[in-house]
Amino acid sequence: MASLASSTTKIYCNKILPDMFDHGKHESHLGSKLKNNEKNKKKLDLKLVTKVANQLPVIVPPPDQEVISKEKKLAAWTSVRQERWEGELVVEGELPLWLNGTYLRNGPGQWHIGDYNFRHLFDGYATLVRLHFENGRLIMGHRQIESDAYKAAKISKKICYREFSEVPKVDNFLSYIGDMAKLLSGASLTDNANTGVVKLGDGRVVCLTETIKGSIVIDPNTLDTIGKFEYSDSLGGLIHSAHPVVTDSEFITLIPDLMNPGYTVVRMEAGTNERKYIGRVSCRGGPAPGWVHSFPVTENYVIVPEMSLRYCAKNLLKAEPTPLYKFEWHPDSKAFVHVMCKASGNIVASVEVPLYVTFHFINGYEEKDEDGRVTAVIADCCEHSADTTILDKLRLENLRSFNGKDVLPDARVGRFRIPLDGSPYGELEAALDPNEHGKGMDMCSMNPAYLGKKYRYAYACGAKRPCNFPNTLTKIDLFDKKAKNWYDEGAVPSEPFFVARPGATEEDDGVVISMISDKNGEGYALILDGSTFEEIARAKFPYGLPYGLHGCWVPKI
Ligand SMILES: CC(=O)/C=C/C=C(C)/C=C/C1=C(C)CCCC1(C)C
Ligand SMILES: CC(/C=C/C=O)=C\C=C\C=O
Ligand SMILES: [Fe+2]
Repeated sequence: MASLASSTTKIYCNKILPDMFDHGKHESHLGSKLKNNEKNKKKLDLKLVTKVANQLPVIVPPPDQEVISKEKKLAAWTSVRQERWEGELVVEGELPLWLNGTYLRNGPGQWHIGDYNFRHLFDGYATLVRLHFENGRLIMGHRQIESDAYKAAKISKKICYREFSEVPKVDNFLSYIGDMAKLLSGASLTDNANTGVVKLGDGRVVCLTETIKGSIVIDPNTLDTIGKFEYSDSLGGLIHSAHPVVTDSEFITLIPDLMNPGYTVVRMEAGTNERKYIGRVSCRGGPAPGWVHSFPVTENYVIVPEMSLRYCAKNLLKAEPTPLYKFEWHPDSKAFVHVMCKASGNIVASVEVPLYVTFHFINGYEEKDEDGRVTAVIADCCEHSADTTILDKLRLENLRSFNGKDVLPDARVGRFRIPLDGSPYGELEAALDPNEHGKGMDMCSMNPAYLGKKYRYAYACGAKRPCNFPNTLTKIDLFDKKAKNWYDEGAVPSEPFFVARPGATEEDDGVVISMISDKNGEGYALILDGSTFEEIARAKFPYGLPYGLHGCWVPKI
């Protein structure tokens, strides 16, 4: 409790905003209001002094609530208002008393430098949000990750590293040549760790993106950036899966090989920084490996997806983005799924499957016959109907310009069945009727106790159409093939994250946490019952936060 009190009694909302947080010219009139920090500060100081008996700060009023409600603009696609904030929230409803710990959520939360606006959702500088639950109370904090890319941009007021779609401007041919060299060595790649955050088995908390250098250790209590997570091995690589599979004992990831198309599968034991080689998969098609943002595992196998949406060396070198950014769609190269034995590194299946487009795998498990022999592996993913346009739908201009038209491509829970009997083909079908969740499907979670095992429930964002982005929270029952949906008109919810009740025996006994960007520029934390999927509590933020991607749970010990 002592450390909680000391970290929360300091209220950061009065911090003077750096120049790059000048929202005034390009996003709204909020920026000029925010510059009146001194005025706000006085207003706030008066209201912030009261402390409750146990030294937690009482609710911090929104810095300038009048402005937010006048603005009425969805905060999801707008840069975070200030670098950091922390305070206790008023909880409506009741938080379960067993829910003690911290939910951390990472995502790209700042999409401009001065007047220059970034292009794509994935370009933004990382914003970490923290929801600390303790004895029925809730403390929220957010803070920017101090990556080299973010710090350099702040100082030089320009993009200095290659982001997902943004590239630093080069002014002459010589610097272009230098830039190419820096690209090949990885020096110009971003370390903007804006995709996710994981708790390693040894307790370290690491923020991640697709570049290996963008692995950054943070303090889950203060959200301080501690430093780079240095991999101590000599496996090299410049990029990896943004989503490793992390358990208390290990961290497994895939390293795509762009030179000799394939993937290296590696495992890092908890408590170490050393990735060890498990095995290698050579690609079956195309000029380059398929994009691998995530992958599933089963109890005994690592499943390596090879999408026909492939990395593209030519596009990597381009300064201007292509419709598919650093990737290219090669339907003729076909799509595959490979299955590698975790223990031996041997490939036990490598099958052609129907074309697919996915960012996120949900889970995988093994199917057995009556003698207990594994006959097939099942892998579920959020599948975008083999339609690559989803990538461009995530361009900020598109996200910010919803006009009532239904433009979100259909998506489903894609279920792969990969036979282990040597057959050359695997199946891919919808695990349930996609109409159950409005044919929208992404940003999934499940009970981590069922990782790699047969499971029944998945939580994700679905759609209530018309929409341009997933706008519901959905609980998928994969046994009954039904979904239960939560929806609030005009609101954009972030990934529903399942936290199991300690000691639970039912798979869905727990809560689901999401952060909602509300239509009026506001935002709140939402806690749903994992079983009934009914709201049990919500807590309003002082102001709406940008959309965030993935999170993790750090239990109180
Ligand atoms: C936020 C998210 O989900 C994905 C972020 C992806 C990033 C930052 C990818 C970056 C890349 C480069 C900077 C060059 C190499 C290719 C690629 C991995 C796409
Ligand atoms: C937010 C998203 C897709 C939504 C589409 O329906 C994908 C995020 C990918 C990175 O984590
Ligand atoms: Fe992701």
